[in-house]
Amino acid sequence: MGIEVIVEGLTKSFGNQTVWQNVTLTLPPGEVSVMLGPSGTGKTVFLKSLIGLLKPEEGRVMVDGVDMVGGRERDIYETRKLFGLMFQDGALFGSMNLFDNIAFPLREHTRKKESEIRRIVMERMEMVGLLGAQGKLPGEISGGMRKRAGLARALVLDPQIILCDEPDSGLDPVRTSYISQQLIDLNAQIDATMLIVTHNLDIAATVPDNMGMLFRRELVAFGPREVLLTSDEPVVRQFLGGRKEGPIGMAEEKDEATLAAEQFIALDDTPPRIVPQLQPSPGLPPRQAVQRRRARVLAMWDQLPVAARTAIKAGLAPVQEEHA
Ligand SMILES: Nc1ncnc2c1ncn2[C@@H]1O[C@H](COP(=O)(O)OP(=O)(O)OP(=O)(O)O)[C@@H](O)[C@H]1O
Repeated sequence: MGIEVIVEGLTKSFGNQTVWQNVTLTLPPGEVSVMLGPSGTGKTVFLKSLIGLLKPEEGRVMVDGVDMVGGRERDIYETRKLFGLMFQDGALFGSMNLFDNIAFPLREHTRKKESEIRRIVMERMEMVGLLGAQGKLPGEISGGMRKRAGLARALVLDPQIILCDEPDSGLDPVRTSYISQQLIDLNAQIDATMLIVTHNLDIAATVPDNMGMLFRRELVAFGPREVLLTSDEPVVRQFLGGRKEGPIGMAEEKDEATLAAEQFIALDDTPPRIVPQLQPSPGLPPRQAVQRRRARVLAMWDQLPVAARTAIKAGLAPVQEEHA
């Protein structure tokens, strides 16, 4: 099972620019979480802070008993091996074929024999549907295949936590659906804790167990997907509705005058439609996180907003029986 990641009071600045402050959340073990937010709100900075590549000025990130912010560098280095990272562009080496790219972390961080490396690489390539493409150079394959190669590479060291930075960037809607399914299938197969950073609304609607959103240097919310999907927080509604009207503007924040002018525009009040979460592909085991999440959500039932409870009841029949 994946490891939980506990973030407490995290604040990160560059010079006098605060990226976000006092971010507190827990990524539940083995569950899939998504972090949303307009461009430039610091989602990538957040991912890098979780693995200790950037150092927030305040707060802690606890992973397996190690503080990735203030812990000893040696402990941070060792703990980083629990993570698998999938970067936006796949971050592949252009001169290496896919096999060597995917084998790279194994050759770099382990003393495994070539035969063992081959076995692991081929297994991970099969997992992401890339068997047969091992001899190709990154420049010879599509963007979607590059993403999947990046995902396969993130998997070779058997990570317990997987961080994906915009898995959809540069992909068309069909390929984005494939990668969404791939992420759910992966979670069913290895039960790792996953955090996906994206602004893609389809991924947000169909993939995660939990959702969070960064805006104006704050974590607006983080919790079970139904809480954000039914939220009446204007910034969340605007973002999830993909609307122009609301607090988010071209430069992330709108000026007071524009916001005041918009007071007179009638906002669409229809509550967002909650689509079912993706299920693992046929033949794969059920996601183990589902039962754990159910117990966790039941434990917080009394603190959940009514709209979120209604949405959860509609999606989880057993909860409905217990709370009818
Ligand atoms: N190493 C750095 N030095 C200085 N400023 C940085 C550094 N890295 C990021 N920033 C700034 O931090 C802010 C957040 O950047 P980040 O890339 O995390 O945003 P993001 O939410 O991931 O955006 P996008 O969705 O467009 O990828 C930006 O203003 C960026 O310029």
